[in-house]
Amino acid sequence: MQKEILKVTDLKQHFPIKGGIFGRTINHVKAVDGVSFTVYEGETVSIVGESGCGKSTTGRAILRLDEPTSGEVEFDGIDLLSLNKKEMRKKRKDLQVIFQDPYASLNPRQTVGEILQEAMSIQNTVPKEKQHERIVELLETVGLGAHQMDRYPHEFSGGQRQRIGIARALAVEPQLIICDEAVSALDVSIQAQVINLLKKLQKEYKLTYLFISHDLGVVRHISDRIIVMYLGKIVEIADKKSLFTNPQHPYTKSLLSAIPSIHPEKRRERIILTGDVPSPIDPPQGCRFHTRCPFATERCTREVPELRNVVTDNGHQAACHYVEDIEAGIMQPVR
Ligand SMILES: Nc1ncnc2c1ncn2[C@@H]1O[C@H](COP(=O)(O)OP(=O)(O)OP(=O)(O)O)[C@@H](O)[C@H]1O
Repeated sequence: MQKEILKVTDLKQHFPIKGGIFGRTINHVKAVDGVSFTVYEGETVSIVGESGCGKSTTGRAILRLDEPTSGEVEFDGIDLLSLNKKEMRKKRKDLQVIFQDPYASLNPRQTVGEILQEAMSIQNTVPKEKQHERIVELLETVGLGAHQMDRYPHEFSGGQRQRIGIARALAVEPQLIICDEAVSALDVSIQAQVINLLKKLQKEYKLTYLFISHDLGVVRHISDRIIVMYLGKIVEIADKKSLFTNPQHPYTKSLLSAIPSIHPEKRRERIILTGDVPSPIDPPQGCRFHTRCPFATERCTREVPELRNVVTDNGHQAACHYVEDIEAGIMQPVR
């Protein structure tokens, strides 16, 4: 039985929109609107979806970088949202984050050695006399050398800087790392190297990753399971193989049909999305995807589809009223 390390229940993040001369709250951006999922120890779960669907907001809410509006976040049996500021700061040792642009989060006036030392000192993970040794070890672990300890962030390439970000996260010996578009800014070949490094570290340190990315190619390489988000809600969850070979939600099908298949004989029917993503300020009633879904019926405009088990009993879930009918070819795309 796998151990649950992170359990997110009905998480909501509604950002207020202020307006008028009194600066009152006139509306909300429903960036994340009732998201529930579980991450097991040692696995990599990815969150994918188009820009603005709420991926990063979900990650930030889990870490309480933005205080969530409501919901529950249980990490290793502890309710994170009930912790006070001091307790949460302590807990951050176990939950680290790596952002897309490590340069923005690395102090340009600190050497790499100082950056790593600071991380260890804040969280008190390594006694002072052992820190130098640990810095050398960390740099080697992430594929940099001890000789680079006295250099500054600007002296490194993008890929190397991301390695420094990874070393800093590792310095506090976390259990879970949230990788928010961590390889998105890198060239494809460098992306592959950093992904391989993350995989190697996962084995070595028994790490769990929550990997946030808009890039299905990247997600395919790293994930065990995948969560697909659309306009603040989860539309599908499945293990990687099931999702890529047997997507069930029309939105997932459309995302996947846009990427070239390595097996042309298995090429999927192309599902073209119509229109733009609606605003999360005033999302569509019923199924949020109905305004762009080629299968939508009148029912979809009024009934919110629950995330439910589909296909078999392997944990594959989708939130669409018509999964079975679409699969059976009873329903055809109408646009
Ligand atoms: N602090 C904030 N205040 C108001 N709205 C916000 C805030 N942060 C995010 N949003 C809005 O919430 C929605 C979700 O944003 P989020 O950054 O989570 O999306 P995303 O899926 O990570 O996309 P991207 O990869 O483009 O960042 C967007 O409409 C965004 O404009």
